Amino acid sequence: MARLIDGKAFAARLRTRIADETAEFVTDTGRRPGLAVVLVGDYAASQVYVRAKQKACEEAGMSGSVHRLAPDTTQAELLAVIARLNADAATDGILVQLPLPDAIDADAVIQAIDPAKDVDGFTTASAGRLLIGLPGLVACTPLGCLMLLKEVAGDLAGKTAVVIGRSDIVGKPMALLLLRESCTVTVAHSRTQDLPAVVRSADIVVAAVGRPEMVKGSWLKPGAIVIDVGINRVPAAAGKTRLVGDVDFDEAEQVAGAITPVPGGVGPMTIACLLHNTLKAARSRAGLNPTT
Ligand SMILES: Nc1nc2c(c(=O)[nH]1)N[C@@H](CN(C=O)c1ccc(C(=O)N[C@@H](CCC(=O)O)C(=O)O)cc1)CN2
Ligand SMILES: [Mg+2]
Repeated sequence: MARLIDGKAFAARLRTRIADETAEFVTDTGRRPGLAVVLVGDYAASQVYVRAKQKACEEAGMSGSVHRLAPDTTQAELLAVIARLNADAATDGILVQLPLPDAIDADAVIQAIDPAKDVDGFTTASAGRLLIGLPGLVACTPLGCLMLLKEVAGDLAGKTAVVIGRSDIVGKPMALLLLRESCTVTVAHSRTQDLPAVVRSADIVVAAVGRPEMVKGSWLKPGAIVIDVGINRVPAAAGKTRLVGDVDFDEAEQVAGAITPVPGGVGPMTIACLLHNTLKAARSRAGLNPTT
């Protein structure tokens, strides 16, 4: 049976460490790191995630503000909010909760964020720095996946890794992070031929496709480390729903060497890494060494 990678427990330890480092930052600078979260509309899941981010900030000793905007907010109004936050000295990190309403050009909004405050790591400046190996703010979900992988496997150099999914916010940055660790990386996607055979070649599998329980146990190399980024709500008994990942957990745990559960795996790491990035941005803006 696979070892369970407890992302919730790892995230809790990381958040405790960040709280200690935040206290040092406050002593050094006389101010708290500040995160501004911009939320447009009333998408139920986003409300939950944004509340969790604000609570996490407060628990870490940071200041977390939420800017709630109506569903019919215009692009110009949203850009004006971003411009104000870019200019605000007390704001170290800015994030726009996704998804945005269809009428808004999400890319234009994200690119308006000052890269020094881009704690989601989604701007072209942040993505470009990752691409060419410069230090910078890295997208929270792939960063959290990498931290879990290093915790379980230590040095990743020379391992074969398959990332399933090529999104700008998870798949692509994940592949670049694994490449930076000297893994041999394959990015698989909807047009990949014989996906099971590709996955079976991998020591490390990161599934980020958004398709419930798509990756089967028979696709895995025995002993592989499996990181499941999927968060899919599916129908369950008695008219209820339950959360499942992109990996068929019951099958995979019989074959894998280690595996993240859903919930309690990658999800909690996303918020812990947001705090990590906010402190990093604050330290950098205060002229301190960004890493402690
Ligand atoms: N601007 C951003 N928007 C979105 C991001 C992001 O990183 N930046 N990621 C997701 C949502 N998200 C954070 O924003 C997020 C999703 C899930 C979790 C999490 O802890 N999930 C739990 C299960 C929660 C549940 O019961 O529903 C888990 O996996 O254990 C945290 C953050 C999209 N938007
Ligand atoms: Mg794109």
